[in-house]
Amino acid sequence: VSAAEKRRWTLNDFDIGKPLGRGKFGHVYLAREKMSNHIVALKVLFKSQLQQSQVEHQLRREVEIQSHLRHPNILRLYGYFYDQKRVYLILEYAAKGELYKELQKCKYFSERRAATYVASLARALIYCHGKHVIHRDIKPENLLIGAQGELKIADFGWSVHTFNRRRTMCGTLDYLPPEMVESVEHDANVDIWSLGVLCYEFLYGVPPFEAKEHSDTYRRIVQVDLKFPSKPIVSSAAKDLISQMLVKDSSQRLPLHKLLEHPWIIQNAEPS
Ligand SMILES: Nc1ncnc2c1ncn2[C@@H]1O[C@H](COP(=O)(O)OP(=O)(O)OP(=O)(O)O)[C@@H](O)[C@H]1O
Ligand SMILES: O=C(O)c1cc(-c2cccc(F)c2)nc2ccccc12
Ligand SMILES: [Mg+2]
Repeated sequence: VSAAEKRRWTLNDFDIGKPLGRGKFGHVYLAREKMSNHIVALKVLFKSQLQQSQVEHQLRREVEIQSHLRHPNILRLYGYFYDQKRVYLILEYAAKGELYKELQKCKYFSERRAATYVASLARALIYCHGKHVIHRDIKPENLLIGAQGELKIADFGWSVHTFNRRRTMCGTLDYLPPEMVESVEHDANVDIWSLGVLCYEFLYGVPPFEAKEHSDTYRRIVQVDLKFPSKPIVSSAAKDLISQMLVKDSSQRLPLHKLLEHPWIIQNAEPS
């Protein structure tokens, strides 16, 4: 573990800048570490709210996982510290903000942009699965954009905490694969399903199983009620890839390394 990870950080080590956003348990601020002048994102979480939501041990576990992951498309966690009332996470700063805002602005992405994002996410997930980490929360609001436009998986929801908070209490079901909707045991192939949902949303601007009511979304997911709109026009290669990822039987989904060899990815993704 590097020297930076071992040292005991305190709030005095940082100059705090503008707020970057509000999360469930507190704010995220731009900050500069005084000794190195290194720019970071400081995520401030209130202990009282963490306790109320019974997520503190899960946060510890997620911090443990996140701090050991090193990949260009996974947001770095450099360290953490806490005081009387708050827990502080020292995160890599993603200068171009949230992917979902970008998607809302553009409505949908070009095939080249979508394929480039999908390929980088597939490489990040191959890396995670190699370390027996399943993400389970791949969706636009958990993706940030780095200074060079590269995608960063930015969520600590690597474990149960997001499942409890995100799926049963609030938030979208759109990304849940059938085995999670039917809450049977699940494996790394859940991330292949979610990446397929994401690829669809990149190209069409809406997730494939969207419906007014949760019950309708549930039904569309478990029936894999996959339809491709006539507009915007999307290549058959892209539809072929999505159709090989959104497969009910998780063992039949296109493996991530095969995804990287798919013609649509080869023809459209920027070389990494
Ligand atoms: N590393 C970062 N770089 C730039 N902006 C960030 C960063 N982390 C968070 N933000 C901004 O702050 C907002 C809230 O952060 P975040 O989503 O992590 O909080 P949260 O929603 O409580 O956490 P979670 O997504 O795990 O539920 C984000 O939507 C984003 O706009
Ligand atoms: O007072 C504490 O010892 C404390 C520590 C941590 C913590 C410790 C390491 C990593 C991490 F992410 C969180 N989280 C908390 C959440 C609620 C209340 C207290 C705490
Ligand atoms: Mg968030």
